Amino acid sequence: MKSEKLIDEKRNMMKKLLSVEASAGSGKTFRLANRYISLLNLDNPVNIVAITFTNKAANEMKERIVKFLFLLKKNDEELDEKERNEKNNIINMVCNELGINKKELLYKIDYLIKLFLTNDNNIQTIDSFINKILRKFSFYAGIRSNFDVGDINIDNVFNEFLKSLDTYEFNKLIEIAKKEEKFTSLLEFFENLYEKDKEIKKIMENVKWRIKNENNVMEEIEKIKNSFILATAECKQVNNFFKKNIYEMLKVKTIPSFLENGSLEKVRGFKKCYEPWMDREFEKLIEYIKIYFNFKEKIFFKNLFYFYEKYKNLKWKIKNEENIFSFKDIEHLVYYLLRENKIDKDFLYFRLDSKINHILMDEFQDTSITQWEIFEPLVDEIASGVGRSEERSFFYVGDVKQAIYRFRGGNKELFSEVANRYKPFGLEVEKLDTNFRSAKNIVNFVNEKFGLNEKAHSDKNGYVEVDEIEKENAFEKVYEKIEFLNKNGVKDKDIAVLVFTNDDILNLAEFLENKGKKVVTAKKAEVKTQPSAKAIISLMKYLHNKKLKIEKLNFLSLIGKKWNEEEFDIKIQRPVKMIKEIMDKNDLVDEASLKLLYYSSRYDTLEDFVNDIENFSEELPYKEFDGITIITIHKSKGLEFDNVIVLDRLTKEMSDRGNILFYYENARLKEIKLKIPNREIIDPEYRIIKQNEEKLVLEDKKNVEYVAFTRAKNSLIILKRNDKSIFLTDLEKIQIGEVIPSSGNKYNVILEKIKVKLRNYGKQEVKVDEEEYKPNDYEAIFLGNALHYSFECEDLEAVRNIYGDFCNIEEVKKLYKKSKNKLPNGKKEVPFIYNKKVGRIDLLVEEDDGFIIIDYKSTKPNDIRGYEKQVRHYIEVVENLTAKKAKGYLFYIDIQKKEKV
Ligand SMILES: Nc1ncnc2c1ncn2[C@@H]1O[C@H](COP(=O)(O)OP(=O)(O)OP(=O)(O)O)[C@@H](O)[C@H]1O
Repeated sequence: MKSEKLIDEKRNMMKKLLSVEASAGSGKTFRLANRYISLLNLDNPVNIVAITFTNKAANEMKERIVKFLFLLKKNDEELDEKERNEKNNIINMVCNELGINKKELLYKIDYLIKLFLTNDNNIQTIDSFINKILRKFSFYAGIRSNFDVGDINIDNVFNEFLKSLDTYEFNKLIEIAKKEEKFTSLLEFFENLYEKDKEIKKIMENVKWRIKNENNVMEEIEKIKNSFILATAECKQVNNFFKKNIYEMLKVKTIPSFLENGSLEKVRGFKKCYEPWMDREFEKLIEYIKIYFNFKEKIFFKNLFYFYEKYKNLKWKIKNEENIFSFKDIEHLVYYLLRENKIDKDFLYFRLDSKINHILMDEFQDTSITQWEIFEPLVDEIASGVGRSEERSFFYVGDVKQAIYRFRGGNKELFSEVANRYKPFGLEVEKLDTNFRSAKNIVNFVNEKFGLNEKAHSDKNGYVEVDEIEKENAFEKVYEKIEFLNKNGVKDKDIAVLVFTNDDILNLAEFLENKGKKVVTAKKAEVKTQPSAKAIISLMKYLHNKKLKIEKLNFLSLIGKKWNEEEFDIKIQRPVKMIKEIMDKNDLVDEASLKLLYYSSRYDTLEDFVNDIENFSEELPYKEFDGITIITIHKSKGLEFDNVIVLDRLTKEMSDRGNILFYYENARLKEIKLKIPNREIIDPEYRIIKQNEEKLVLEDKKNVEYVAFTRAKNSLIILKRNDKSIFLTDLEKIQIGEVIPSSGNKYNVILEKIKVKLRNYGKQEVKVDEEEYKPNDYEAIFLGNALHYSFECEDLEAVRNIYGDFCNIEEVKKLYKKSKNKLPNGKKEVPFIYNKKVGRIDLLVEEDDGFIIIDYKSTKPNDIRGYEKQVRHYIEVVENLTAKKAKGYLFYIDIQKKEKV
């Protein structure tokens, strides 16, 4: 598995421990992809673990790496200016890192492409990485390896839990639940604790549980209050104050005013009845209230943890019985496996079938402490260089200004904590200061609003607008802005509306659809939810477990057929083979089913496939749907769009229902405190913790805004509510610059569209006017795709790796070799957008007096009218877009014949 050593170790300048902290759009992910290419020069892809936050990001990372590799492979003449610029930047970064020159790098590029495409890679989400570890070591964690990933029904667990309590316990629980004003949901509370289970355990170990009798403290308080009531009979207002209960007392100014002045003499209402002894007694009273709250807190925690432990154990029991574990559970299990030395690290590598030589982590600011602690021993080992002689490295990138997942355990403090931890081992933090994403006006706007000083790389000015809306006309306004962009030459496909909640997505989507607009949302784009894929999954589930009649019905209703034993008699074998058969027999071939088919090839058994299918969250690229993207800001992190409309929050914000404050210091949980109204007035320690929490809540909100505003490349339009806006940024109405029209009408080679590996099956031979040309024999599609890909990458091993499972590669090889000599040199796979449709020309040759278009077809059918229509369409497109003459040909690969259209 070890790759050939390609780099002279003495010249290799690669920093073994490196982090990049930089603002949005400054090229962190770009840098990570470059670093990956540097590492490909040193190691096999299976030993390079690249961690992303979402599946979408993992897929994009793979695509980016492939895109970069092909950029390096292409001649400069084949690239436009932007691509040439990117190519040079990649070369510089990689060469600097490895201490090699451009020639040396480019000389190896075919090898690197092959290396990447012919080996499994470990580019994945943090959840799937951790899940993979648990699957291999489930025995050591005491669970079965075929566990499902998912959530069990929490309400049922809670009912079971309540049933398990005896009368005393039950009453105690009710008492606690009633006592706490904000204690709205025990269940929520337990779940919240579970997130931080092991950290809380540590804190609880240090709590001294001996609790004095709370009644004694209350008695002391009453005594002092009574002495004041007697002594202040003359001062009505003050006298009333001492008749209140302690919670009421804290609602008025008396205590704060005393604390500020140091004496009751200056406190309002005391003038007439003040006596010097009062100050000391009042101080005592405050101290007792504080002690009372502390008691209350301890009792609360003590009881609660008793119940929580009970709840947790019961939940684990049910989870084990049902064999279902959530990602959080998986994290906990892996944490204990790795941190409590239940498995040896060498054993870990052995079982994982790969050595983790290099770790790259994207969006590090959103990593949780548990997640980091799973990686920590691995990184420690890399840092200390113990145990292995090979080159090993750790690299992470992030931006603390974009930390928006605190509610899920994300801890931005980790960024600098980790940097500090490895500084003694030579870790360096690199900063980037140029924004490569956004047009100048957008960069300037963001700089001003967030106090930054980023440089804009773009030479375009772009457009920024802030407008005010009312909640009632919000959608109307969004529509108005879309029309405005349209009028300025922007296509719907190039517009994204960023919203705060999933409800806003649903409502806005419905509104725009009623206006006749097409929209793309996550739900719509998910492969799993496309009818073909949904039908196949249902049938697979049914075949796995024939008791699931509902799945059979789902399948039948989706394909609109009656049950026919023969058709559904699918032999249980490798999932990929089964799916192929289902597709075949039921005519279920489209982009979604092909992606599912490819995805299934990673599973050896039906059981594994069915158990894991919930994790298959791949989406069809939004770009492939014609319409306006509507996405939540949280989901838009890491993405970029040409034109962005940010819509203020329309649904009400959830009030903070948690009744515990968690206080972190240097990324470690230091304290937990029970929220009691106004406790901060008398308890300075509590005050610090509360203020800290408030500060973090504001920061979270500000970060969400920062993420939203920095997604835009060309235009940014912010719609702010004039009543209850959620924006903290100071936003006055403005309109700066000009809208940049969509670039679809330009003759433009978009390398981004190179589709390999995971995305390849989306590529139909024909995109334009799909209805007419769509082949429905997937073998032919794969053969066609494999041939296309052969021409594109000219690496038959890579083709075998990708298509080997799906079509006869020997046939592909033969045809490819025969055809290659008969075709002229030109630009391959040229995508274009014309009349709102995406198309792709197989081969485009530029000559002095015009263009030659060649479209390959695997075989020549009897009726070629459809093919001819397609080529004539290409001729029209090219002539219109370039204002030059074009000639079109069909090339039939099987008979090696080129025919003029
Ligand atoms: N050095 C570079 N040369 C050319 N283009 C670049 C360079 N760095 C970044 N880009 C381009 O700028 C855009 C933003 O880059 P990238 O997505 O890597 O930024 P980021 O820092 O990861 O952003 P975010 O924090 O928002 O995720 C991308 O389109 C990328 O291709």
